[in-house]
Amino acid sequence: MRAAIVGSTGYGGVELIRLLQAHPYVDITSVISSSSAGAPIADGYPHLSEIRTDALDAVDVALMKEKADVVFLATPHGVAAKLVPQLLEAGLKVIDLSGDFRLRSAAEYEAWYKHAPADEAYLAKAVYGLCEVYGDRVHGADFISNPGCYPTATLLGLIPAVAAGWIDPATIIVDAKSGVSGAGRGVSLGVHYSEVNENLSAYKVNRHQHIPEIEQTLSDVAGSKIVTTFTTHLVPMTRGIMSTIYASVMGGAGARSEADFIALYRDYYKGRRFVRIRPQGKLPATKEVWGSNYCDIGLAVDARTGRVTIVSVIDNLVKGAAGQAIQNLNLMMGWDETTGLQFVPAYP
Ligand SMILES: NC(=O)C1=CN([C@@H]2O[C@H](COP(=O)(O)OP(=O)(O)OC[C@H]3O[C@@H](n4cnc5c(N)ncnc54)[C@H](OP(=O)(O)O)[C@@H]3O)[C@@H](O)[C@H]2O)C=CC1
Ligand SMILES: CC(=O)N[C@@H](CCC(=O)OP(=O)(O)O)C(=O)O
Repeated sequence: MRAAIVGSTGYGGVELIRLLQAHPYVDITSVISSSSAGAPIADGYPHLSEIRTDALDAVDVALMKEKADVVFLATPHGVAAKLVPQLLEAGLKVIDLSGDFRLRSAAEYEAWYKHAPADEAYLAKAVYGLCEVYGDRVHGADFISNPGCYPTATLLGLIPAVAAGWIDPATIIVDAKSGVSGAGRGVSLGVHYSEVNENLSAYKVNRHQHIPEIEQTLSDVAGSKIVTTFTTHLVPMTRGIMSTIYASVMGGAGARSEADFIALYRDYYKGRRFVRIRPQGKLPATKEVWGSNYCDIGLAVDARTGRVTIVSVIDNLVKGAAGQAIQNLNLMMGWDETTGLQFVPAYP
């Protein structure tokens, strides 16, 4: 299958290149840039020297139609909203890594993202590609909206307990942390080395664009409206997301033990190769999934407070972006979902 990558000069795009290079059924036939067409991609990314010798193509739908079967969009919010209708009309399959098609409501998108929303007819065509939960819908689809990085870690950590009714949804609090590559390659004061190094800061409190995405999916799973407190923090590391989640156990801690929760999660994710549930007494760390498509989850129940603590970790650029996008392609095409993604996390 031939793949084109729009936004190939960004962190999400260049991670797609790294992973797709090793995919047995995919050839990258076009790497695309809106600002540097004609330049060799290795100019901006010397680690690709002698691996990708091709020059960047311009953003041109007719050219994509000629050169590719599937287009990955790793572009800033607002770009896919305009491009996707043209790509779908051209008969291309599309996987969008941005937030443009994740929310079903155009008004909610506008309120949280501060961009003009996509046409509602196309919003309705998007399949939300949280693979372990909606894999059946992805199978055979032509257009996938890849979940956000924080929502991937947070939703995979919460959904089994919410679906089973084991936690009180009104008490959910999510304390999330990300490495700096989550902000993309663009330079700004907030990601400047001396602002981030030896520092830990909360940001976008009560206004993060991933709040409605998390609430939309949790509400679908619960069958009733759920709102959450979700706070993001910037951590001085390159890759990795940790969502630490707190919620009250229905009926109190005596109602469900830690072993019960672990068994529930293992059962929910049975047969899913990219979610690993830690044994009792063990919690995952971001380094344990670094560079891989795994989401690792650990659970602890506090008998004193009656609350469960859920720790969920991913690599933001892999399971949080390019890896899950490829997992979605595998599911769309009916290939084994692990195709091209079977690598071990880089450690240490
Ligand atoms: N970084 C992460 O961990 C994650 C990112 N995402 C999402 O993936 C998308 C890409 O993020 P990321 O790679 O980090 O961002 P970057 O800023 O690193 O890269 C975005 C790229 O988009 C290209 N671009 C900018 N404007 C346009 C345009 N008008 N048309 C076409 N291409 C354009 C730019 O390249 P050029 O100028 O060469 O065209 C740029 O390199 C975003 O929507 C982000 O929210 C999702 C999950 C995780
Ligand atoms: C560290 C950092 O700034 N992270 C970004 C993650 C956004 C992202 O990756 O984009 P999506 O909305 O497409 O998931 C943020 O918090 O906005």
